Amino acid sequence: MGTFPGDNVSMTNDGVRMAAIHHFFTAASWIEGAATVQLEQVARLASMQAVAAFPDLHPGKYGPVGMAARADRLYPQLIGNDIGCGMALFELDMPLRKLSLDKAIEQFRQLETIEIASLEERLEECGLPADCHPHALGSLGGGNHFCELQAVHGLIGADTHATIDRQRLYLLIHSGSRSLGALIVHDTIKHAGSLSEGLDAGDEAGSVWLTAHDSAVEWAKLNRRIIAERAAACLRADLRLVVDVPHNLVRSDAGAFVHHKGSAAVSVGALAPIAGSRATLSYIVEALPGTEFSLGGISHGAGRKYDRQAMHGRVGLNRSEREALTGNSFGGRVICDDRALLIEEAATAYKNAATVVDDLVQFGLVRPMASMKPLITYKSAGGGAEVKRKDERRARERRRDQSRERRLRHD
Ligand SMILES: Nc1nc2c(ncn2[C@@H]2O[C@H](COP(=O)(O)O)[C@@H](O)[C@H]2O)c(=O)[nH]1
Ligand SMILES: [Mn+2]
Repeated sequence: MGTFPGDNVSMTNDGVRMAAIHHFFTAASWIEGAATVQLEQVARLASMQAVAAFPDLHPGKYGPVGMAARADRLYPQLIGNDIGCGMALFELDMPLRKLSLDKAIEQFRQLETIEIASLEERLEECGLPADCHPHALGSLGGGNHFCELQAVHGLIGADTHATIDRQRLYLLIHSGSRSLGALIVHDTIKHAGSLSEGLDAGDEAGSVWLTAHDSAVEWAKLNRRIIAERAAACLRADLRLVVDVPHNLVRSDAGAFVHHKGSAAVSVGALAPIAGSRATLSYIVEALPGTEFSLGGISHGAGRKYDRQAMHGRVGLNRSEREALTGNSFGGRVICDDRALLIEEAATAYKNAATVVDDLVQFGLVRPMASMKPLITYKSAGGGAEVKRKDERRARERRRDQSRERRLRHD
């Protein structure tokens, strides 16, 4: 995975070692200047070997989103809090012709109240401890996480019908490791102090983060599965996993680490969803051999055009505009009780996934297989009071345990 031909490291005029940045987008993709600046900062990090930037590139909190970066050292801040965030696509055994949109919307509203049986067993089946954050499993989280009921808009590849059935309904789930990922980052910063030089995977802080990271990636995958099971239960349907692709994680690569920050981690021949928005189609693509030169990364979405703050004052200014935000361009609907979230996550906040896919095709990274349209998008304000209360209780317990340990050491 992920080798570039040629020289990948150079010296800048000011004598700083800088990894080569490989762009996998054309002038058709609009890229914000701040994202390019952040990309250069990543390329200058110690031991950075190569950076790949994709057409959905946009500025993020600790670095750009829509890139992959290969280094000898680990940079937890590049992955961020939502370790293991990804997109999972499921096929329902329910035909599109049987869908009553109004009835399904009412059923979908119950999503996060559906009981989940044997959480401890589910965790153990995934190789995780039974007490690994069970209380947050099956929760979507806020921001741009969503659970979307989709229909096939078009089959693009001549052989797609073998994988995607245009008569069926699909679920696209975008979620991650919830407060588990945030706790891992919190603990890492507490123990390691500064992350600016990265962590050595052979040192304690590096290996502890990596082990916790691997668990969070597994946990996030199980979380997406359980969200999908809850949605399928709402619709009284069964489901089949088509593909689950994480986009916030580190992958080992011949002694180095590829950091995927908002770039789908694929292997040649694998399928991957590329999410659009509620105004543009989402796509299912197949990763091509070109991904061997993109650090095994491709885009996972359209990418933001406007940040959350900038959306206030841009949309939802009057009642009819606010009502429009609960619908989509395809006659579908949005379930979201948080007015601010509807504004921040309006479709116009995003670029067009079709342009993203076109660019990836031009660079030989993907082959489009199908386009998908949104029917119902379920969004939540983030966590739910129950998960928050349990997190706070756990944090209090951890603090109490830590101070008890400190007292024992002093005695
Ligand atoms: N199909 C939909 N896609 C959506 C929606 N809202 C956002 N998005 C896409 O998801 C990615 C997620 O990006 P991330 O950086 O937070 O992982 C984003 O780029 C959009 O393209 C939606 O309601 N439906
Ligand atoms: Mn994500």
